[in-house]
Amino acid sequence: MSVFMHASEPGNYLADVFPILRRLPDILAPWRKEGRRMHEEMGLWGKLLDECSSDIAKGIARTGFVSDYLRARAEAGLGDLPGNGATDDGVGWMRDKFLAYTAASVLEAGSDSSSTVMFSFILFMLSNPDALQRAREEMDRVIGPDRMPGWEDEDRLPWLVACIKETLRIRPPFISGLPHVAEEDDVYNGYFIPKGSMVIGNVYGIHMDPARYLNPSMFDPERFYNADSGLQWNSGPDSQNRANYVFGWGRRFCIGKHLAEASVFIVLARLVWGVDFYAPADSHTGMPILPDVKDEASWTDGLVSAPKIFSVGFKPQSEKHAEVIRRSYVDVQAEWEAMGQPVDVQ
Ligand code: HEM
Repeated sequence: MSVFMHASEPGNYLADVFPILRRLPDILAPWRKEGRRMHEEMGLWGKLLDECSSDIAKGIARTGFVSDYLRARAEAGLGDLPGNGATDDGVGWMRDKFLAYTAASVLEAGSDSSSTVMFSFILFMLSNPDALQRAREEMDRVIGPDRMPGWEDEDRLPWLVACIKETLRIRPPFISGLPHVAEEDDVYNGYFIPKGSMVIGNVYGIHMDPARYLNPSMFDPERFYNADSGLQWNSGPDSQNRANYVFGWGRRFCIGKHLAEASVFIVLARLVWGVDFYAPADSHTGMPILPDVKDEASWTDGLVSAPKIFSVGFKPQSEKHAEVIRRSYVDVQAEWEAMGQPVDVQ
């Protein structure tokens, strides 16, 4: 994953900017070596596919995209289908490698991106204790200690939602957007873009536009706080009117956007509800030890930019909260079991 993230960061190689360099032999083209290593790393996905196949062969019940697909393919008489690409029988069954990469692309596109938002949220909230305090008060008032928040509570937690939106705005996970290629000559704002050019939308630049966001470098959830209106995450395909641009725009807009927003919301709502997270205090000054969010050195390089590792303490909000968390952990084991996953408790 780390090689993939490095290899796919726009502008990492001179050959991104000067296409003529792509003709250099292997020895002078380190990016090609890294590209190959990336595919070796992707071998992991082939292994996971093999595990699914062998579980099916042993009669172990598994559900999920890959297992369901393999079963359907076998029913069509194509149990064994090595190689890449798709069949040309009019159906277009994915061969093994294509299937493994398709499943992997969903997992890879959705995992680091979503977890980065969670890490960034914790860092920004700890760096802005008033915003965190307000989110906790809202949570206590709206939900209380006897149950966890659910998706249906979203409209009633406008401050939390505003804090998440502000985290997405101030530190988009794909900070420079994803590279695209112009399929034909184009002109934009008087600039000629020849066919084949790499085009990168500067997400961070858009989010730092003072005409769109007042005092853009300030973490200010207030800009998204509107307790009275129906809460829209506002990141849909209307490219002119959105809270943020973290999911891209146009034809290649993130297909996981709804899942991403829902999972980021539920994880962070439950975190704020049940967990008192805090920065450790400096033994001399008593001040919290936190990386400076405005210092680029506090963030990782790569396609996805996350906070570098920082220390955080976690404890339950109360014994009552802890009990609800324990119960829910036990309940979820049944779902894991149904998915064919190992369980921790009986
Ligand atoms: C906070 C989390 C996420 C962020 C910030 C994010 C962001 C993005 C961005 C910027 C793009 C490229 C858009 C473009 O090319 O203009 C993208 C594409 C994509 N995303 Fe996400 N994403 C997230 C979560 C997810 C999840 C959870 C999934 C799947 C379960 C997912 C699946 C994909 C896929 C498959 C593409 C490629 C779409 C295409 O090229 O047509 N993403 N995402």
